[in-house]
Amino acid sequence: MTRTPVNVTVTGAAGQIGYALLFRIASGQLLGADVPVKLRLLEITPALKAAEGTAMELDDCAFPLLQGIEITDDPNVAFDGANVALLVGARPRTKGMERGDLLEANGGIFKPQGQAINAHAADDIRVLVVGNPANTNALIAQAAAPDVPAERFTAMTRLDHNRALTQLAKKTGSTVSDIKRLTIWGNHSATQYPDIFHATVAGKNAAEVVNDEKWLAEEFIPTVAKRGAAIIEARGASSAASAANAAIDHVYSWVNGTPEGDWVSMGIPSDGSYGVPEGLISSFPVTVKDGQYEIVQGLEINEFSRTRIDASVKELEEEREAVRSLGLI
Ligand SMILES: NC(=O)c1ccc[n+]([C@@H]2O[C@H](COP(=O)([O-])OP(=O)(O)OC[C@H]3O[C@@H](n4cnc5c(N)ncnc54)[C@H](O)[C@@H]3O)[C@@H](O)[C@H]2O)c1
Ligand SMILES: O=C(O)C[C@H](O)C(=O)O
Repeated sequence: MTRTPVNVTVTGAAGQIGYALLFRIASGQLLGADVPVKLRLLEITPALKAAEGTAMELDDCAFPLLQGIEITDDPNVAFDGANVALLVGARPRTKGMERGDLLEANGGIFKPQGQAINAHAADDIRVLVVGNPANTNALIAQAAAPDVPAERFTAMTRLDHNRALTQLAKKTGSTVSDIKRLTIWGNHSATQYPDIFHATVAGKNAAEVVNDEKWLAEEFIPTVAKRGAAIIEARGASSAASAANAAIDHVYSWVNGTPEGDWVSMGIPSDGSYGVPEGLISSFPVTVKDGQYEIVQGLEINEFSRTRIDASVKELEEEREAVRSLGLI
């Protein structure tokens, strides 16, 4: 193996998502089966010992692609030379909370991490924010990293995308691989809008196959949008393995591209497309080629979709105002 290893930084490495994520990164599922990686694990000081335990287990897997593990509580060390940064470390919500309730608690984590990325990361750094509220935390990190191109800061809505795929497959008696071009718009929150109007099921328009607007409005959308809360209710803890899986999917697509004829959902800085104010980190349908993502253009947005996209974007604007008034951006 002669390739230079890719430096992957994971924050919150000792947490539940971290535990589900690190082994998959080290086995080659994040970047590719032939890409060696070096892991940097960032944790708060009291959790360093637990992170060391995870690192011992990673060693014990003897992953051929894993070329080193460094554990630290210093963001300046963690992001030094980082090519990929997965910002997972943050407090999860518990029963009865909305993700936005975490803004103040978690917002403070992402400003110093953005500053450390700005000062130390590699020129090709790509950042995925998983910690909630993911879109606005990504905005905070991005604002603190003015020397990094803004489009390198993204937020995870791939879990919502995957959730929507399965719900639609169940409803239509198809498999997830039959479904293409599904979109999550807006915020990774209860206002998000999973859109099937441009999706296809085995080549046929999904909305026509479903032909049931009541199901769409009263079952599909709320099930996908409130799935995080349903997992918390059932498991007593927020989603972990499925969140880690979505983080793997997000970065893999970003680095390796999307298949011809399909797209994925990513929370990315808006360029004003589809009436989403420029700069907000909002979920869009994107295709990826040669490591660059592009928003899918020219989709017709009907009234049903417009109202829902606007509601989610309004919430993102309110979150941006809230972090502005907290001095975080
Ligand atoms: N975007 C999504 O789809 C999605 C899905 C699931 C969970 N989440 C979010 O991901 C976050 C992590 O969830 P989890 O279940 O792994 O939580 P967890 O509590 O199990 O782990 C979080 C870890 O982050 C660490 N941490 C806290 N502050 C830190 C800092 N400043 N630097 C580095 N590490 C720090 C903690 O010590 C802990 O080990 C939560 O905010 C959760 O809501 C997002
Ligand atoms: O819902 C949560 O708080 C966790 C996560 O964002 C999820 O969607 O499962």
